[in-house]
Amino acid sequence: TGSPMSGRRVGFCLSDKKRKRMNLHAFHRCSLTDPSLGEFFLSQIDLARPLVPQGPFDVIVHKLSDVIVEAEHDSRSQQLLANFQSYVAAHPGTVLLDPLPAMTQLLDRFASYRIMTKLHNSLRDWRICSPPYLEIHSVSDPSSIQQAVMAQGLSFPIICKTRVAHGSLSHEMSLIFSEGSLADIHPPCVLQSFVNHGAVLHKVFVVGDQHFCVERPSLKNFPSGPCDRETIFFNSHQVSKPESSSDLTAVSRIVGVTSEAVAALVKELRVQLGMALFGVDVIINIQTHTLTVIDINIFPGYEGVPQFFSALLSHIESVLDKQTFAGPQAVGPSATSTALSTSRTVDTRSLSDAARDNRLPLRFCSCHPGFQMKHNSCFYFIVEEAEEMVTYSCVEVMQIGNSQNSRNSLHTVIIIAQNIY
Ligand SMILES: Nc1ncnc2c1ncn2[C@@H]1O[C@H](COP(=O)(O)OP(=O)(O)OP(=O)(O)O)[C@@H](O)[C@H]1O
Ligand SMILES: O=P(O)(O)O[C@H]1[C@H](O)[C@@H](O)[C@H](OP(=O)(O)O)[C@@H](OP(=O)(O)O)[C@H]1O
Repeated sequence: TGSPMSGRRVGFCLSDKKRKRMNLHAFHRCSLTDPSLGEFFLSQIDLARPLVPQGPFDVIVHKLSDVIVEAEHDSRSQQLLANFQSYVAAHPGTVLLDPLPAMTQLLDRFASYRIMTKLHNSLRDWRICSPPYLEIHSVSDPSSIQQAVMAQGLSFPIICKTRVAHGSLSHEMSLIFSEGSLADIHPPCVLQSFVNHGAVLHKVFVVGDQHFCVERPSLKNFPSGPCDRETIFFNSHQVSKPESSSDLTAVSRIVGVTSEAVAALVKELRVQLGMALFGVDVIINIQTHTLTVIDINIFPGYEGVPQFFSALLSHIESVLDKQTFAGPQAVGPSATSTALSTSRTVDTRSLSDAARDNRLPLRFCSCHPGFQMKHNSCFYFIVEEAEEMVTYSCVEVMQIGNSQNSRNSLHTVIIIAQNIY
């Protein structure tokens, strides 16, 4: 009998660059050698090929930032994204790490900075905040930008970042030291008060309910207030990668972060974002010692976190355990309960075959793609084989998938079980 803990099918849908950086081979080795974890089958998903034959998947781990950003203007990327979305909608039992809408919002700094600003209220007790900022939607006359900067309470120096938060151009930034230099910006962009923080960046890498903190170089302190210095143009990867060394990154004083505050921040963001794989960039204001959030990243590199692979695998395992117990959550709008006429007619033969072949692990229950599970139902499936017969305990069988499907798929039996305990 197959154990529900075994054989997780994990698909990775990543850009070539991300795949190489992640080193999926090492990941695979980790999945094989960590005895505390169940069995994982890892595969790479090729977005350019039909997805159904590449599946099924219990989980898809993805970073589709390139495709999502390119889909704004490129029809091939639109098609790839649409294919992926329809696969996901048709397979509600497949867990997506992370949900597309949740991660898409972080590709837009206008959206992510609004989220960061909300933290100020929700985490008031921890004195966590993000710097004042201003959205610049389009080219406007310098005096109206200057007025908006004043009205929003921004202080010089000001850091200017592109609106789009992904791709090589998104790391091109500038430091602006006076009102006159606001002419150097290229909308759409955000302007944000620069906060002196002793040139230390605290990267908080989140994997489900675990998080890891890593220190990185960062921009050095600058005198507060406007001055006649020329705008400094820089690439964020020159200043905040582990190996970064630049005139802009001299460490002056290291100020630590309290682990309780970081834990509270991570907990709050997990709820706000509805994501499991993300990074938060934090600096400590050297004057006020306030923990200040400056960036939230989708599925970051986890550089300096050797535990990343095992943390990811145990997160996947815990997500799937919860799902097996509670049943898949949301399904697409096309999935209507009318598709499930209440029926107690059971194709016992196909079910019995499936159970005997171990294609239906005991106590496994899943949902046929495209059907809707009853909200808040518990799903539980107990099969007892007596000779050729199969009996059910405490389950109301709504529909058994047709025999063609039941050949290869665990997702063919639909059982709505309620009040089973
Ligand atoms: N408000 C700020 N005050 C002080 N320094 C800042 C501020 N915002 C950004 N920085 C500095 O600029 C760097 C880049 O900023 P940010 O993290 O927003 O860029 P990014 O390109 O989105 O980064 P990532 O590579 O993590 O995606 C930070 O690591 C930090 O050194
Ligand atoms: O782990 P940190 O230091 O946060 O670095 C990440 C950057 O912050 C991201 O900007 C990278 O993604 P982009 O490809 O969007 O630049 C991201 O690239 P990746 O998706 O290839 O890992 C990382 O380099």
